[in-house]
Amino acid sequence: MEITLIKRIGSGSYGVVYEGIWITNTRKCVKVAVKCLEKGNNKDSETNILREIRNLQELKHENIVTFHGAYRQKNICLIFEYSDCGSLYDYLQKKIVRVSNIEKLHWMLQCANGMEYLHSKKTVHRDLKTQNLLLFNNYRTLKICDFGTVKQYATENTELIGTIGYMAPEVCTADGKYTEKCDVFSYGITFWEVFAEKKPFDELKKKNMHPLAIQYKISNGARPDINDMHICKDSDLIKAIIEKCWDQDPDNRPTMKRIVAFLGIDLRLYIPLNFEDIEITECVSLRMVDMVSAVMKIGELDF
Ligand SMILES: Nc1ncnc2c1ncn2[C@@H]1O[C@H](COP(=O)(O)OP(=O)(O)OP(=O)(O)O)[C@@H](O)[C@H]1O
Repeated sequence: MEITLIKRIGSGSYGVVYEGIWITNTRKCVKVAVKCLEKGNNKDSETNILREIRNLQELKHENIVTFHGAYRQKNICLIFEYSDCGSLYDYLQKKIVRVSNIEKLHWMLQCANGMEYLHSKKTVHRDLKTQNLLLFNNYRTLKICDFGTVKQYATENTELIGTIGYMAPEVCTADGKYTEKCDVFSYGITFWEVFAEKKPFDELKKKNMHPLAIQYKISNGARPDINDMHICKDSDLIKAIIEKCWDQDPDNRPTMKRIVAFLGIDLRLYIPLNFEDIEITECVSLRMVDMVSAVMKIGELDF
């Protein structure tokens, strides 16, 4: 594989990500992201990256970042399609473009779509957060990345894995048994973050509270303030769904399939609109969203 690394983009817990150029067998130049395991990283990291490769080979979906392959050159390197808009986390930090609520809802639908696919493959992500959601196509397309934590959930899950603030209470309890519903919890927190444009539990972090103390509070029911979300006042149903997603009891959380059905039906109402019209029509659309959803709720979609 002919790859030239151009510049460093950033780093994660077990490696560095570079922007690179991949010259394909047909001599085409493709911009890629190359994730390399750092020298001096331990055996666990190598196990994780090998696990990520195995997981990625199985996963092909429009809302999951495309994996082109891997090579070893001193270190193991993974090649992915390149996201020129960065992550959802980067967007929320810099906000260099204006994104309407409708476009944000579309992001959350795409995220749920990718997660539903993952769950249909009987796998659980375990580290869903804004850093692991990449944006493409002028901020319109969202794809899930970072599959080092992905695992089949046919077996009993007990590993303590994830990110403080996004981790479901059951992941950190004594027996630590959890299912794919831990991703639904993280999805709820991520949804809130996108609309509140704040980092979850940031006020506690700013008070220098220990991360484990923050997680302890979450395990005892602490949640972000739902009213921090900048969403049309009438969109109580959207808020109700988020609250269901981060319910203490995993069984009360909706499946990703239900979330896709809910948001998908709503979004069909306003996707045909021009994006230029959205600023004016957004509130009206969201009210329509609630009406339609309320009707659906009475019927098949019972959250
Ligand atoms: N395909 C990609 N295209 C462009 N940037 C990427 C791509 N994949 C990752 N990045 C960026 O590289 C940086 C590091 O990503 P990485 O997935 O290694 O770590 P992380 O998710 O930030 O942290 P951790 O793995 O510890 O949870 C992030 O800024 C991320 O947005």
